[in-house]
Amino acid sequence: MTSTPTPADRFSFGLWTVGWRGADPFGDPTREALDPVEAVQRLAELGAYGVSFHDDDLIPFGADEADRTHRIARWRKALDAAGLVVPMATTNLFSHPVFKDGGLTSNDRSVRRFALRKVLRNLDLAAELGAATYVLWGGREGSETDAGKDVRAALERYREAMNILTQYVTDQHYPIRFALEPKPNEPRGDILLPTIGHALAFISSLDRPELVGVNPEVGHEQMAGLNVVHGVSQALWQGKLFHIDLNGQRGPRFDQDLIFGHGDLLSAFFLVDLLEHGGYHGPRHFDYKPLRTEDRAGVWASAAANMRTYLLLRERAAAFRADPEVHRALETSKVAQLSIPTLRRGETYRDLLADNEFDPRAAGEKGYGFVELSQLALEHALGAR
Ligand SMILES: C[C@H](O)C[C@](C)(O)CO
Ligand SMILES: [Mg+2]
Ligand SMILES: [Mn+2]
Repeated sequence: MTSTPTPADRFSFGLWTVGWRGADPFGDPTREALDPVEAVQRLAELGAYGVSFHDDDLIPFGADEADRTHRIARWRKALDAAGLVVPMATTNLFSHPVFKDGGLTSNDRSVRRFALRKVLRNLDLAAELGAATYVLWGGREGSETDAGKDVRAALERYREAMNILTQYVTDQHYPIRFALEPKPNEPRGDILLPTIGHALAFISSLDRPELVGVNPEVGHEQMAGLNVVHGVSQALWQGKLFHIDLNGQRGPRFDQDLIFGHGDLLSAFFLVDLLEHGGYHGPRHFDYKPLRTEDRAGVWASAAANMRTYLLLRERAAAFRADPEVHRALETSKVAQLSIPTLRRGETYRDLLADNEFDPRAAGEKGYGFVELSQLALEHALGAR
């Protein structure tokens, strides 16, 4: 019987997920606005452990100081009463028209300065609420025509911004690290830092790269036609998986932000297996949209579905790892052998060059048994074993 979610599972949700009103490019909202206090109460009841937010999810853009203070105090009270934490915060640099050519990489310098001020301001609130991770999703950082954006200059401005932000948290002694969230396109025709690989390369150019990692989103890598398990594996291998956005996507198309597992289920199974055994100890954060077709009851059902699917897959991945038949199939496929260095202890490339034992024809005839291993994984994912 699948356990119900508890705070120990570290499930967290963006306020903007359960709060999504259902407006899309072709239709009006189908739901009323959700009070951030109600979101906290309901998510806690469902077993979540945390909530993340954009500044504008909590404080309407342009709100005066008194209103801002009131809304923050009210939300903090609800968080404390519900026992929820705030593991992550971020900035909305994409909704207001001022950001229509981006925030940190807008061609307009005054917009870039405004965007940086907006991030710096919300970093103070993030620190006040105890967020350990600050995400930057550059949804508007990009272009629709190559004529209008000097990408080298844009990356230099992005770099300048990240260096200012990491300088700020260092000077303020905030225990905050940054996580860049890649996405290939939408809303911009092409978004800068479109995949995990681009983001990892960019991070290496920064003054304080140790303070910057990635926040991969399942569907964003899949929109680029990439294997999200491979991307998250590289982020882990480079010590840069600071946070993760879990959701579903059905191949390269608009960003569906489906419930986790409701897109490529087999990929979700292997991703849970990786997260549970690959050394990631951060929040299991859902960044998804409750289908526009749903009413408020459907919204809460969707939040519960994310967590239940994760728990089901976690159980099935554990069963896969415990299955003696899987152990044999992994042995046949030499999966563990990949973790053995190619050179033997004490060898150098000279020994390698002197080694003429290898028979490529015989080696070429051997099968790896991946079919049987993959079928075992599928049967565990289906709960058929
Ligand atoms: C953190 C980020 O801004 C969240 C979005 C908007 O859903 C993009 O995935
Ligand atoms: Mg996201
Ligand atoms: Mn998304």
